[in-house]
Amino acid sequence: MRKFIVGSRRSGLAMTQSRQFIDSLKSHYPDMDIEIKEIVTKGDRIVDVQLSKVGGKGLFVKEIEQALADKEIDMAIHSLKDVPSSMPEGFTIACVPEREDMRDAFLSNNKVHFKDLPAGSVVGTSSLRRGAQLLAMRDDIEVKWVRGNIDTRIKKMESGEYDAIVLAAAGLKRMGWSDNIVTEYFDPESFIPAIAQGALGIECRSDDKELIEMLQKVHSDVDATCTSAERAFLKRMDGSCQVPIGGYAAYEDGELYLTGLIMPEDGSEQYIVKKSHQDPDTLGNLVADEMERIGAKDIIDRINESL
Ligand SMILES: NCc1[nH]cc(CCC(=O)O)c1CC(=O)O
Repeated sequence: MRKFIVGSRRSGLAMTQSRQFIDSLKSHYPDMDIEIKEIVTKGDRIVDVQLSKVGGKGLFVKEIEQALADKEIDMAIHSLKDVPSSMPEGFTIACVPEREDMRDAFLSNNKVHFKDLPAGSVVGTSSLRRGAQLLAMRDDIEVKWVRGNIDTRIKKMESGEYDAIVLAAAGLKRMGWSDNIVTEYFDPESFIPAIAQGALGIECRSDDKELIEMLQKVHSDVDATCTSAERAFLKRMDGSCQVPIGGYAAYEDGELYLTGLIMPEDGSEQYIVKKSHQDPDTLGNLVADEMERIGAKDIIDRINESL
């Protein structure tokens, strides 16, 4: 049998995700010959500036696609929220495994809840979406940018540089850190997560039929459908990490719903649209249509023009 190489970023989270995914794949294919190769991406090298400023879609994925094309690796395990909404020719997200917790987690020194933070408290985040939603709830706090891997961010909070930080629950849970360090989880219906937060996307070459077939064993239809609705919305809004945009799809009583979010960076306005449709692509477009109708798309166009 052929040997498979998994490309992974070097961060603790990326390596953990890759190992956990390989374990789940091996539970179906015990004899599978598979190993990890580390790839250093541009997003990993730039650690000293606000990421949304250097930005560009897919800061983390370009080098990985080069390695796939060169057949240095056969698949890459991505956090699906870091994967641009359109795939370049020749590559495909062949599988979306079962999604981890999609919520945002609030961590604070002394476990003070968000609503109880004293005025002037400093909350760290690297996401415009999180920053805008925090400011919409509390205009008396300060949002400050924080970068680095999740353990670095937690240390910066503990050292007192920040009173609190917001991180994806999924990353914490995958690292096995959640229970003791999280103060509270934000409800995804009111604090809208990033598009595809908590989901992985397994990328491979579109012509690698053997691997694509094997990956079906660890694919979740439900989570693939939900994240495609979210990504269809993102694609239409042509949002990147430079724009405060969120989206969260889930089944309620057997019906597929998508809640979309668009905000200006300062949190002064909040556009939330929730719709239902059985087809994820149509659903993403319905939410996008409504966002255009109510003028929310103008916020994105304005931000994109200023970049
Ligand atoms: N943007 C960085 C990133 N990409 C994926 C995760 C966490 C795992 C996930 O959301 O799937 C994180 C860290 C964070 O946002 O706290």
